Amino acid sequence: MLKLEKVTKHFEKVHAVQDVSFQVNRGSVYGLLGPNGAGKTTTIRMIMNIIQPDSGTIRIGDGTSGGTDSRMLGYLPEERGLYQKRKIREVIRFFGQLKGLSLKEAADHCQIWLDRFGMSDQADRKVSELSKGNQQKIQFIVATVSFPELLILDEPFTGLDPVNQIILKDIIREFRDEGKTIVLSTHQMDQVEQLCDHICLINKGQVVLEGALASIKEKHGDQQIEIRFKTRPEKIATGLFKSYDIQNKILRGYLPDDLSFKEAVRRLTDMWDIEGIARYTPSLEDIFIKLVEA
Ligand SMILES: Nc1ncnc2c1ncn2[C@@H]1O[C@H](COP(=O)(O)OP(=O)(O)OP(=O)(O)O)[C@@H](O)[C@H]1O
Repeated sequence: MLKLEKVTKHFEKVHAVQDVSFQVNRGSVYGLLGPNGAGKTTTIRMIMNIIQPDSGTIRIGDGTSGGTDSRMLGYLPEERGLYQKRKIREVIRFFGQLKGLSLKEAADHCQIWLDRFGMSDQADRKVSELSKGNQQKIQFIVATVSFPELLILDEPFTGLDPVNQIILKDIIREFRDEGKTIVLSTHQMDQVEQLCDHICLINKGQVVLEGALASIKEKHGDQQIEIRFKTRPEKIATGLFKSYDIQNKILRGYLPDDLSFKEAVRRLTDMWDIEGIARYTPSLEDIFIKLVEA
């Protein structure tokens, strides 16, 4: 559904995006991740054809982003902007028509979305009268008013309470199940773990990790170990771990690359009274921090 090949963008001396390539399959939720200033928004703006790459290609569906039917694309930008003085219903319909919907289609879609978020009774209120979270919901509705095939969401959970975060997650999953494609950019790793099947981690403008989330976690779990001690040891032998963190009686650490899990278990059980040893599956946040700090 979306394919970037060696996409590069400079702003004067800043190498915002360098040789970024990835592919997003139809009917999936793809996480575009990275620390502040990594190049995510620049990448998204190029996908949306708001700015042009210096080099490389971006292909959406069967064409390139420049020639894509605007109904097909939905974008929730990082910086929000709605007409504060206008009524909610008017704003949604207006953006629907901008996307090429007829007035009737825009009105129908507006109603469907307001119902979905339980906001029909607020349709005639001005945007400025809404709370931050409710404005965020309207912004999401504006992005999805045309029921786009490719939906790009930049930090969509900001400002939403836990109940509305669940509603939004359900909507994202529904979109995916209908065969639509979602690119999700967020710093909330728990949301990524719950929603995304593939991810791309960008750091300093370059892709540092890309692929299926499950296999990434498996691969990065290889040298990780979790040990539950019966009694917390006074001292931990150096050389057994590359790094570790111990809290109460539980140690989580990285084994050196040349020490197998089996050999580590043998040495550890010789040394200490141990209740249990397991491979530790890292969270996406662990992997993110490890790669970004490297
Ligand atoms: N219009 C611009 N002019 C100059 N530099 C820019 C411009 N837009 C982005 N940059 C620079 O490009 C780099 C990437 O910025 P970008 O906004 O893409 O990062 P990001 O990953 O979206 O960050 P964040 O998570 O903080 O939103 C940064 O160094 C930023 O300062």
